[in-house]
Amino acid sequence: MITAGMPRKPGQTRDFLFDTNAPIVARVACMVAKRAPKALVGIITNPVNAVVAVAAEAMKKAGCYDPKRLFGVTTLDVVRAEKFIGEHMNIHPYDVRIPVVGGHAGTTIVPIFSQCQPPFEGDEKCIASIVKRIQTGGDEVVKAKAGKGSATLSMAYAAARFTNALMRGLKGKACAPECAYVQSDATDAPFFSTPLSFGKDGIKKNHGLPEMNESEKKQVKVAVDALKKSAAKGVEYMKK
Ligand SMILES: NC(=O)C1=CN([C@@H]2O[C@H](COP(=O)(O)OP(=O)(O)OC[C@H]3O[C@@H](n4cnc5c(N)ncnc54)[C@H](O)[C@@H]3O)[C@@H](O)[C@H]2O)C=CC1
Ligand SMILES: O=C([O-])CC(=O)C(=O)O
Repeated sequence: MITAGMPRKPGQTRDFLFDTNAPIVARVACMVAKRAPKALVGIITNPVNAVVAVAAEAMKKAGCYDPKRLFGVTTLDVVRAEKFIGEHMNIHPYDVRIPVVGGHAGTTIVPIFSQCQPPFEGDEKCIASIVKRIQTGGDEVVKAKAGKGSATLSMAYAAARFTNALMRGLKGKACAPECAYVQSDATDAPFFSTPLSFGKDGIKKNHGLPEMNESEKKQVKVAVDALKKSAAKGVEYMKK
């Protein structure tokens, strides 16, 4: 799990961190390629949407890139979705399952409410306000910490949850699918988060895009356009 790099400050976007964090992720990815080329690599460092492409390019250069083993960690978006939906429906977050697809910044974060289990109870207006809260959950924490960093405890929980899912896969044990930002042909974006199952070699099955309603399809389109640009930025950086 790569967490090295700067967190953002109030008013900064995650993308603002690219110039500082892209070289850090590239360097760590090169070290992984040298010392543990078969590792399953999760990237927590922001901006996830772009630095996953940086890591992929660094590993390609080192001759050990395996798209089944590289993950941008987007679990915190799922954790937030479960928490806010749980609060709204007055049930425990553990009892909520919802796929959150796309990427890990603003409108690239697309919670698929139509596939929520148990089925979401609330109108369009209510869905829109919870979607907004999920998409801006990181900003909310950054603002509250007032210059002292971003989400840490909730991220630790999300990282542990995602790592446990990977490790169950390594042991050949079953686990509910988890979403992560991986190389994908689910959309036109080179990297995209969808539900995944894990096995001994990393991704065992990419479940692809869930069924979506028209509003969710529109949100995915917006995300895809932005994610194409983020991935291109990462690839471009590694050409320099
Ligand atoms: N994917 C996600 O959902 C989330 C991502 N993040 C991101 O995780 C990253 C880390 O955040 P925090 O742990 O809160 O920051 P932090 O400032 O507490 O810790 C960052 C660590 O990176 C290390 N570091 C800095 N430059 C380095 C370098 N060149 N080589 C190796 N290590 C280096 C520092 O020594 C420090 O230990 C940030 O980019 C943040 O935006 C944070 C929360 C959620
Ligand atoms: O918002 C940030 O800078 C940290 C992060 O990715 C999150 O909390 O989702």
